[in-house]
Amino acid sequence: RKRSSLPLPPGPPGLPVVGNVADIPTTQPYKTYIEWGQKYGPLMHISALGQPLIIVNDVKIAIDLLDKKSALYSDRPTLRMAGELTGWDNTLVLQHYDERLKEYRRYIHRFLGTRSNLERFHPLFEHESRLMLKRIVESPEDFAGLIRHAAGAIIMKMTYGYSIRDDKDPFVSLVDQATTEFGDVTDARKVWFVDLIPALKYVPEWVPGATFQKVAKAYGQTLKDMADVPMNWVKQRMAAGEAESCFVTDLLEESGRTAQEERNIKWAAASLYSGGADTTVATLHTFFLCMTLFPDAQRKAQEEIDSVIGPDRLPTFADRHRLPYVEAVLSEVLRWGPVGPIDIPHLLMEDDVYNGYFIPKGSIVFANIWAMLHDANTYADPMEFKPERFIARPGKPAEQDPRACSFGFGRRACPGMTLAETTVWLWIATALATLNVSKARDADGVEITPSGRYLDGTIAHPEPFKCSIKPRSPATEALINYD
Ligand code: HEM
Repeated sequence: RKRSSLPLPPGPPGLPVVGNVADIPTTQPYKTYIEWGQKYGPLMHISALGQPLIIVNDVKIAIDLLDKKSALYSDRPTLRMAGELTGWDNTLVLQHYDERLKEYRRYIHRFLGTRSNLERFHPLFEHESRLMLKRIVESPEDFAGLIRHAAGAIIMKMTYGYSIRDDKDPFVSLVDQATTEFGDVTDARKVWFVDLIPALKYVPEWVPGATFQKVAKAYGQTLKDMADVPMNWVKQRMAAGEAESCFVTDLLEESGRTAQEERNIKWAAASLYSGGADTTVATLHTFFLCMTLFPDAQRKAQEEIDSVIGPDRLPTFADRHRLPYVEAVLSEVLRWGPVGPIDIPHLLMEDDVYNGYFIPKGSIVFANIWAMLHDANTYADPMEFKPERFIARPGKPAEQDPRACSFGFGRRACPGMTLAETTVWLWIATALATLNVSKARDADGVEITPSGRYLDGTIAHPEPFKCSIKPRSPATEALINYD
């Protein structure tokens, strides 16, 4: 505070030394931050053991800070346990704002930054999407697992040219294990003392009580394998002249193959699966949830597909511009159930001043994306699922595109946005064309209404729910049911 005479942004008062540690919610923090915002305004400050935390509930402020001043706001906090000790700071998402980060992001942008970059993968997306629908029709109760399989198949093929096995794929098991372990070391309900007292990282593993070192070592090995095993597989295939063109081969072929470049390519590749699989899966879970809860939207989208495309074929990317309601369903899914409800925290690299408030260097900034996408001043009836809000009508402009915040901000904004948008659009369009999603019934024939609640975690999935998924007709079943 000595650094400025200006006040910090307002926020709930904390206790001496520990600050607001006891106030920080461990479940659905975005809702508590909205309650605080009603009292203190859209830009708030709290602290945890002297660490300043800034919470932003308003999209304009988030853009002013994280986007327009992204040269200041693009670092990530250091996570001792998950980042430094376990090694996740090698992946893009926890990488500090440095040359390596820029290199990773350049690689990814070149490979999948634009819709035209992705055209060569359209046949892959169409194949995997149809296969997923066919399998969902065969085992509707397992739809969540089948979505995950499809997302994994696409990312592994694009990144490594690798076709995953239907059952217990070794690469996918490795990534799933690493991701679960990442969830464990970043679980907001757990405290790793090394995160509070950084000097503990020097305590050796054999010291009684230093079990965190053993955990970090074991988890670090899984993570290392997750990056090394598929990378080595591609290199062997390249050496044998059998590799398929993919993210890794493209980059290895054009790089000078220095050890440093290979390392960066390896971790950028590992970042694609860890950043891309669960997020697209969560988005599709939300889609199925919304189709169960809001049948009108499903019916309108199906009417549009029937009139524009008819019953004889599946929608393809060439149809996208002719299906505005389906496009609006995608936007509404992104708005209604945001995958990253409080974004991934950014770290401020220099002192800053905003609207007369002092924001100290080292502040960790949380953009409350959930609040921004459920703000009644921006979205009419924000808790309702209404795709038509995104279709302009005479006298009523479309409401704000959720992409203003749903993929994050500035120099840390999601580098997989175009891929996510493309694959999720196709899944949604083909699912709407071929399936009817509705409420499941219990043993007495009574409809089961999903709670609509979300699980906690950096990536928000709906609570597991039951729904009924059936082909719309024998004709639509035939469209997906061929080998
Ligand atoms: C609908 C799906 C997705 C959503 C809603 C989403 C959203 C986000 C958000 C909110 C962030 C944080 C941005 C920030 O810090 O401000 C992020 C980061 C990231 N996303 Fe996505 N994402 C999705 C899909 C994907 C896909 C398909 C990939 C890759 C293939 C991907 C890779 C990443 C990576 C690597 C980061 C870290 C970027 C960095 O730290 O610089 N995401 N995403």
